[in-house]
Amino acid sequence: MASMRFPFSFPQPQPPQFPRPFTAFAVGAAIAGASAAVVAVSSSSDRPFLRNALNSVFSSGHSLPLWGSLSLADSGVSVLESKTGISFPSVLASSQKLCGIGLRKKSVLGLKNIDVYAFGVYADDDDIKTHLSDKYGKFSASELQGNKEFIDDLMDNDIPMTVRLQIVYGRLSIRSVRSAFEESVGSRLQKFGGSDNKELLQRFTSQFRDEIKLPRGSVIHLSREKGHVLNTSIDGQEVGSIKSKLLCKSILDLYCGEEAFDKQAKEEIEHNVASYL
Ligand SMILES: CCCCCCCCCCCC(=O)O
Repeated sequence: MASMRFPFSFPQPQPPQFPRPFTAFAVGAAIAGASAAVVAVSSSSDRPFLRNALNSVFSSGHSLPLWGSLSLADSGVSVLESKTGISFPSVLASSQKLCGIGLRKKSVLGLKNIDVYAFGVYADDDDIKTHLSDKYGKFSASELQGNKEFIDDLMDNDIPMTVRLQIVYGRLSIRSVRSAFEESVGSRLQKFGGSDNKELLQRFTSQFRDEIKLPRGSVIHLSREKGHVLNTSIDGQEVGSIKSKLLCKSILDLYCGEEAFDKQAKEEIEHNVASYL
């Protein structure tokens, strides 16, 4: 099974030194043995990413393996988004693996930037191989970094993927969620499909019905299933399912595309997906 790799170098005088790239989740798993572990990953603007995670591991006094990568199969490991404290399972029940995490900020009234939700993007390494190996298998992850065609193929192909959003902002109204989706998904539908997509956008946003509450901690899954079907669930309850290649691509573009909400998360996703090939 392929391993999860993060494209970061580590601070110099930290003993012990690890070869780059290292497997964030394997660190957690190695410490925890069979039990659950949490790996902190910073996604603040200066982003030392795994530095925090590894620092806390080093200071815990555990001795760590020096091999470069491990399988995620021995899971039970979560990754902590350190700015918000939100944790993401490294593997979903669907067996999709975490490829990257990020933070969605939004300015309110053009003034204050608030942290609205943290997100994680998941995909299955076998699906990635099946769809992208022929074309990209001969390239290394760093060669594929920033390759627009590669990301376009990831977004266009019938590859099951999940975006997990976990709400940070405690006063979110369902109306503001609908209107944020109208703006962000609406602009992508227009970008990829032209102007005649109002009905599709309305079908999608109307899944977020008035009676739904989204307190801090609520989890929304936007999952592209086989056949370009977008399933939406909130706290484990399915709220809708729409078959549309254009809609699936538009959702993924928010997190992996050219104008992704969180550029660092996009790079992380790109690198980890490429390392599955
Ligand atoms: C007060 C800010 C309200 C913002 C609500 C955003 C909630 C989810 C929207 C998801 C899509 C997006 O991030 O644009």
